Amino acid sequence: MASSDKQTSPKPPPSPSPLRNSKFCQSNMRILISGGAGFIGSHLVDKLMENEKNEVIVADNYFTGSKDNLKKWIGHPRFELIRHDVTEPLLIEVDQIYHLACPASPIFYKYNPVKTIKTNVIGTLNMLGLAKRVGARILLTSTSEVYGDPLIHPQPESYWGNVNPIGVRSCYDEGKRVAETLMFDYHRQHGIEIRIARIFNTYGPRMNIDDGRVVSNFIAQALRGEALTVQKPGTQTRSFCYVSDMVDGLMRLMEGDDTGPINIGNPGEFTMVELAETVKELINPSIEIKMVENTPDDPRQRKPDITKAKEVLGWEPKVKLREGLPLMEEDFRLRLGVPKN
Ligand SMILES: NC(=O)c1ccc[n+]([C@@H]2O[C@H](COP(=O)([O-])OP(=O)(O)OC[C@H]3O[C@@H](n4cnc5c(N)ncnc54)[C@H](O)[C@@H]3O)[C@@H](O)[C@H]2O)c1
Ligand SMILES: O=c1ccn([C@@H]2O[C@H](COP(=O)(O)OP(=O)(O)O[C@H]3OC[C@@H](O)[C@H](O)[C@H]3O)[C@@H](O)[C@H]2O)c(=O)[nH]1
Repeated sequence: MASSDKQTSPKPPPSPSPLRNSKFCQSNMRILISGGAGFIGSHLVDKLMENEKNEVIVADNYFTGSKDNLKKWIGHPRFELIRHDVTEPLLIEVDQIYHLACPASPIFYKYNPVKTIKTNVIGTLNMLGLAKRVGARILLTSTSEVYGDPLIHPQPESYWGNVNPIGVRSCYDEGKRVAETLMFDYHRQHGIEIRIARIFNTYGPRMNIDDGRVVSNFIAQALRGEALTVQKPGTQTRSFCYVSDMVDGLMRLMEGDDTGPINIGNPGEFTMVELAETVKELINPSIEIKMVENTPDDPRQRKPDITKAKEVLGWEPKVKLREGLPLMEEDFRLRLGVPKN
């Protein structure tokens, strides 16, 4: 049962902590973003800070994120940055929590799998505990990886997935599945207001240059004059969402009435060979494409069914892959010091 329609809350939400009202100046909403120093989180900070009624607090341990992503906000009176690991409790007073903290690139989440699963399980428990204490609404950034190597295509939210529970990716995909379970248990048992986004592959400026994910790898390789590394067989597909569309979807979900889970992603589907050819054509036509070994349990196909996001959030992505790649190229050129000829 995936839809909120059937998930009625047996308890009213807890009453807000009185300390929540001690806001800065005219602000009326204090928002925590765990993992806000990362790629998606820092774009979300930019968007939320545009509203003068928001105070934003970021809690991040900088494992894959960086203060650099937030440098324009450091020192701003409506902004606070805390070095904090979500596997430890956090005692602050907030109205909303966007819970993003978790490494997202397979290379990084597999680097210390025990820490990844602790981040997903203990980290989400701590964020839910905070939401419960102060009566905050909480949004979890879950993932298309909860569908595993999907046997249904495209993937609707009602699909329960095909996940290897003992594989090398399970610290992340099973971790996120438990995080979703915890969200719904806190909702049913304690009346917490929850929102769950199932994010599909997202790309854009500010991704770590050596992040290891496919779009950042290909753009960095094309700019450095290195061959594009397509992992075999190259026919596996992904659907890539530009980061501004993603942030818009997350904020609509937070502000709306539906608990989710809701898929947020761009249904444009590409094989990895097609992606490499597009990057080659747009950025460096003289570059080679080479086939390299893949990693275990790599999903063979992935494409979101976004019917629910359209109906419930009035959301659909606007930026096509061919429009988003040049925007990311510009950012990577600046950071790598490779000017356009
Ligand atoms: N980008 C995508 O394609 C994608 C797809 C599906 C889901 N998501 C989810 O969206 C969220 C953000 O992804 P992203 O692409 O911005 O990744 P990212 O790695 O750039 O950002 C994650 C942030 O979380 C922080 N973090 C990690 N572990 C932490 C911990 N224990 N305590 C505190 N902070 C911690 C990192 O330092 C980083 O700033 C993640 O939850 C990820 O699972 C992303
Ligand atoms: O250099 C590369 C890197 C990756 N790939 C391929 O590109 C595809 C996508 O790989 P990525 O590492 O970018 O990301 P994945 O789709 O495997 O996982 C992502 O899924 C959704 C999110 O939760 C996470 O951001 C991430 O786990 C895979 O098929 C992979 O084999 C390449 O062909 N070449």
